[in-house]
Amino acid sequence: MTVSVKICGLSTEDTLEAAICAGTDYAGLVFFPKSPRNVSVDRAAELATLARGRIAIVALTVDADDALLEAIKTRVAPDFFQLHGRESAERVAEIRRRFGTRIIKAVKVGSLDDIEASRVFEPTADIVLFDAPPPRAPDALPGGNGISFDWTWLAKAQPRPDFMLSGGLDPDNVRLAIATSCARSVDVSSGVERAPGVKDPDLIARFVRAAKHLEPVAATAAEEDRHGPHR
Ligand SMILES: O=C(O)c1ccccc1NCC(=O)[C@H](O)[C@H](O)COP(=O)(O)O
Repeated sequence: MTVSVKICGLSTEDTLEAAICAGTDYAGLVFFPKSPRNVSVDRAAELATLARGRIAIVALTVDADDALLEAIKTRVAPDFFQLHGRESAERVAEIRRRFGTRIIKAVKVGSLDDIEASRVFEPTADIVLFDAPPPRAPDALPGGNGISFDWTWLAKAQPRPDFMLSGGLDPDNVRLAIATSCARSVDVSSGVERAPGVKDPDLIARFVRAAKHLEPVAATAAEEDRHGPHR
């Protein structure tokens, strides 16, 4: 089984290209002004031009109103909206109906009960993404905090199997996270950054290889003569 990978909070051409070349399946663009990963609609439209048809484009919003969703839909034309706020099941259904865009609904998991409660999103969300709750600090971001939750809860609760696992993943722990939770899709943000909001192409490549169980490619001497060193 191949695991799908989403890299969230991409904001430059270079790191988007690195994610695509590494074999990433979903590129997350964050529309949340307080985030170091925030992109404007204009910037996102530029990045989407590079990404379209090569990687699924995910527009992440937090309790967005219809005006923002409309602007993103028109200018960016994402493949998915990721709803990362307190959107109800009714609001998820309304957004899906009104905009005709597939939905990733983020659910914050502080206990096994939160996974049980997330079943309310299964009829309308195309993917339910399980993330850790943010820290209690007043200025904490709703996501991208590098915090994980107990992955065994997912194996116990057995949500719909196409869920996406998120929260505190990195190249070193993602294999264990997949093995423990039975996730078929994983999402990462700060675990592939060298500073808040600054994605690292090497960490992106390492994360994708680890999640998809791909080994680093060792070029033969003859190949290196012909094409130059691979790394
Ligand atoms: O990443 C952000 O800055 C962000 C801001 C506001 C809402 C959500 C945000 N990120 C959500 C994501 O999908 C992250 O990838 C997810 O929370 C995991 O982050 P991390 O633990 O840093 O890998």
